[in-house]
Amino acid sequence: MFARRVMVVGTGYVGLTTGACLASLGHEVVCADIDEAKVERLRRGVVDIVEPGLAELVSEQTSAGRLSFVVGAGVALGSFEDGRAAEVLFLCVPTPMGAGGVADLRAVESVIEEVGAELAPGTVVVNKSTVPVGTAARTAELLDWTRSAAEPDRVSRSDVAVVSNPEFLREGSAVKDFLGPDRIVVGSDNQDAAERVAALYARLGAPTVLTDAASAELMKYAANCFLAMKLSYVNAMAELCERVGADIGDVTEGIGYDRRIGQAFLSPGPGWGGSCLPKDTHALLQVADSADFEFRLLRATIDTNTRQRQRIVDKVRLAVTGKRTGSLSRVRLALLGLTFKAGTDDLRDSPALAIAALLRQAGAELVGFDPAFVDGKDGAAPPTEIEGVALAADAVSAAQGAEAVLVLTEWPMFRTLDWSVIASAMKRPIVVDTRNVVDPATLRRAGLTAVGLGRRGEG
Ligand SMILES: NC(=O)C1=CN([C@@H]2O[C@H](COP(=O)(O)OP(=O)(O)OC[C@H]3O[C@@H](n4cnc5c(N)ncnc54)[C@H](O)[C@@H]3O)[C@@H](O)[C@H]2O)C=CC1
Ligand SMILES: O=C(O)[C@H]1O[C@H](OP(=O)(O)OP(=O)(O)OC[C@H]2O[C@@H](n3ccc(=O)[nH]c3=O)[C@H](O)[C@@H]2O)[C@H](O)[C@@H](O)[C@@H]1O
Repeated sequence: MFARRVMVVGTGYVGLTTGACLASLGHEVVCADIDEAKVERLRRGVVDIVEPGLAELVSEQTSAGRLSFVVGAGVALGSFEDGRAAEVLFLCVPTPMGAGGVADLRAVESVIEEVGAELAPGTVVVNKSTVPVGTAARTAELLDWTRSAAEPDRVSRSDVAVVSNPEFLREGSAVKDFLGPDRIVVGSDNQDAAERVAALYARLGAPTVLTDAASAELMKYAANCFLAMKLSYVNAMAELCERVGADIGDVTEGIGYDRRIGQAFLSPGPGWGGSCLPKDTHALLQVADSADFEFRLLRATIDTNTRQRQRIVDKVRLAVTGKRTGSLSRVRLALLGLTFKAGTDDLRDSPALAIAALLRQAGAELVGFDPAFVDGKDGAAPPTEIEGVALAADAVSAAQGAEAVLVLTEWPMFRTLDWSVIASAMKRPIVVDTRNVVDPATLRRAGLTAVGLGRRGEG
C-alpha cells in the first residue's frame, strides 16, 4: 500500500473521523480547521464530540506521528514532513442549508480561494462535504480562477484534479462506519485521480463504486433522501396503525423480513432530524427544481416530517388534557433526550428541540434530561439549559412535578430507568414515548399510562 500525504480541511464529525481513520490506514494526515480553540484542544487530544473510539484513535495516531492539527488550510499545506506537498486535499467543511433550501457552499469556496493557487501540480482535491450536482465542475472552475488571480499569465489548473467522494457515516458510529463502510463512492471526470482516491481506502476491502462526479454527488443525496422517505413512510404508517387498530412494531417486523425492504431504519419516531437529512432533502428539492423536475415524492417526505412534530404535540395535549383542543398552559412536562437521536450530543435540527419549541409556544413549562450532557466538556460544568429547556441532572429530577414525561430519543438507559421512582416523582402518571423505546408493560406496572406511536390499543 502507498502511504499518501493527505490534508483534511474541517475537523468536525466527518473531517476528524476521516483524518484519524486515514492516518490509521497508514497515511500521513494534517488536519486544518479555522477554529483555533478546537485545534488547540485537538492537539491536546481533547475531542469535543461524542463519538465512540474517536478520541482514542486521535491520540493513538497523533502519538504515532501520522496525524497533526493546524489552524487554517494554508498552514496545512506547508506542514508535511520535509516540506513535501500534500497529494490529496479532503474538503470536509460544512454545507448548511442556505436561503430557500439550497446548499450553502461558501465554506467550500473559501478553502479553494485560500489554497487553490498554492496546490502543487498533481494534487487531487476531494470533496467529501455533501454538495449539489455540479459542485466538482464548479470547484474546477474556481481553481482556475484562483490561479489566474495569483498568476495572471496562467489560467488553467488542469494539473489539479477534482474528485467527489461522499461520506455515508452516521453520527454516534462514525469510526465504525468509516472503517467498515457498506461502500465507497468515488466520482470524477478524471479516472486516474478517482483511482488514486479509491486506493487510499484499499485496505478496507469495501465495495467501491467508481463513477463520474455528477453521479457521485447525486448518490449522496439519493441515499439520504431515500432514508428520509423510509422514515416518513414508517411514521405515516404508524399513524394509520392507530386509526385502524394495527400495531406498527408488528407491521415493520413483518415487512422488514422482506430482504428488499430490510429491518433497518424502520423505527417510528418524532420525525427525522440532525445536521444532514433535513438539509439534504431540501437541497435535493432545489436541485430538482433547478432541473425543472417537480419531485413530489420528496416534498411529501419533508411535509410528512414537519407534520410529525405537530402530531407529537397533539398526542401530548390529548394525553394530558383528555381533549384535542385542551390547553397546555403552565403544564409542566419532562423531556428525556434533546439531541436529534441517541448516542450523540449533536443538537442540530433536533426533532426533540422542535417539539420543545412547539410545546413552549403552547404555554408548557419544560425540564429536560439528556445523558449526553451529564458531564461538561473539557473540564467545564455541564450546561444548565439548552435552547430554553432547563436541564436536570437526571431523569427523576426532570420528572419532579411533571404532568407527563416525553421520551424523545432512544437512549438504552431510558429502558432501564426505575420507572416506579419516576412515577412517584410525577404530578400525573403519563409517559408519551415518541420512540416506542420503553416497554409499555414496565410503564404500566409502575402505575404509568403509556402512550406510544402506532401501538395497538393506545389510540
Ligand atoms: N455529520 C455527519 O454525520 C455527516 C456529514 N456529512 C457532510 O460533511 C460535511 C461536514 O459536516 P460535519 O463534519 O458534520 O460538520 P461540522 O460542523 O461538524 O464540522 C465542520 C468543521 O469545518 C470547520 N470549517 C468551517 N469552515 C472552514 C474553513 N474555511 N477552513 C477550515 N475549517 C473550516 C469548522 O470550524 C468545523 O470544525 C457537510 O457537508 C455534511 O453534510 C456527510 C456525512 C455524514
Ligand atoms: O449525511 C449524513 O450526515 C448522514 O446522515 C445520516 O446519519 P445521521 O444524521 O448521523 O443520523 P441517522 O442515524 O441516519 O438518523 C437520522 C434521523 O432519523 C431518525 N431515525 C433513524 C432511524 C430510525 O429507524 N428511526 C428514526 O426516527 C433519527 O432519530 C434521526 O433523527 C445517514 O444515516 C448517514 O448515512 C449519512 O452519512
